[in-house]
Amino acid sequence: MVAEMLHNGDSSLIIPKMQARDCGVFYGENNALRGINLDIPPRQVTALIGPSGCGKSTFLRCLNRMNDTIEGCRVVGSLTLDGADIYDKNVDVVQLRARVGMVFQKPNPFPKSIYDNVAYGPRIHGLAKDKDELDQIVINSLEKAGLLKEVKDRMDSPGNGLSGGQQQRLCIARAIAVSPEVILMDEPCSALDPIATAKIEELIDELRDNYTIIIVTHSMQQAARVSQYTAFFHLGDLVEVDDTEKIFTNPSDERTQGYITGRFG
Ligand SMILES: Nc1ncnc2c1ncn2[C@@H]1O[C@H](COP(=O)(O)OP(=O)(O)OP(=O)(O)O)[C@@H](O)[C@H]1O
Repeated sequence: MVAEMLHNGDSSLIIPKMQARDCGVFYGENNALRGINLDIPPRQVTALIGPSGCGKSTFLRCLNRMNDTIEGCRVVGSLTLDGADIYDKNVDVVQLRARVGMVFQKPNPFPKSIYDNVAYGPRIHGLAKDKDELDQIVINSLEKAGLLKEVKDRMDSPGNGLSGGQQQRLCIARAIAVSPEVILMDEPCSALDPIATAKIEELIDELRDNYTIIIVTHSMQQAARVSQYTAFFHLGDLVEVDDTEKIFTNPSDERTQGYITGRFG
């Protein structure tokens, strides 16, 4: 299947990295998301915003089939990566999650050394032919995650001995180590202080040169700072999606206006 084109801000056409078409999610009888149509532009940051319980995390988890792990959860409609259906029965979910990596709300390093945390994915996927190559992947990933300087002399120390912000950057390095194309971030800064948050935001801005990023955030300031594209969800519907600047200055829907001006949420 060939992906449909997406209009860029300057009216040129770009091919979306991921697309949702009439996507819905049920938890048992509860229809948590309905009729979602969303194009995710490549190598940009897309923010998912909206009041608590509107379905942001549910939608994010559809994008690498993390919902498969939730009993009673059913996804309907179509979701594609580079035009190919990610819910096709022939899709290898482990490979899909290598292409579409995830960073969670609470930093969750494995109870292993800093080195082994980052080397874990490349080992499982057989990405390095020898120790030198693995070392190189670990070093490059830590460098890209902006953590190398801080940890290069203690690669054998436990990952969970780092500060919260460092742990989150370690988790980003771990995600990067398997060369993903898309990185999903579910409120990656909610457990961090303002300084650690600023570092992660800077990092997100750098990462978009090479990766397509989709971030769920409760902070509208954060969405405005880090994203180029913003989708506003409300009560299981995707109300509006547009350039971030437009969403925050001149949204089309009054529900979006109400949310960004703090009238509800
Ligand atoms: N594992 C689950 N089992 C059953 N229902 C769930 C589950 N996860 C989410 N839901 C329901 O789906 C709806 C959307 O939840 P979701 O967590 O996706 O919203 P959200 O916008 O990310 O919320 P928040 O901002 O509070 O994290 C809610 O009604 C929630 O109760």
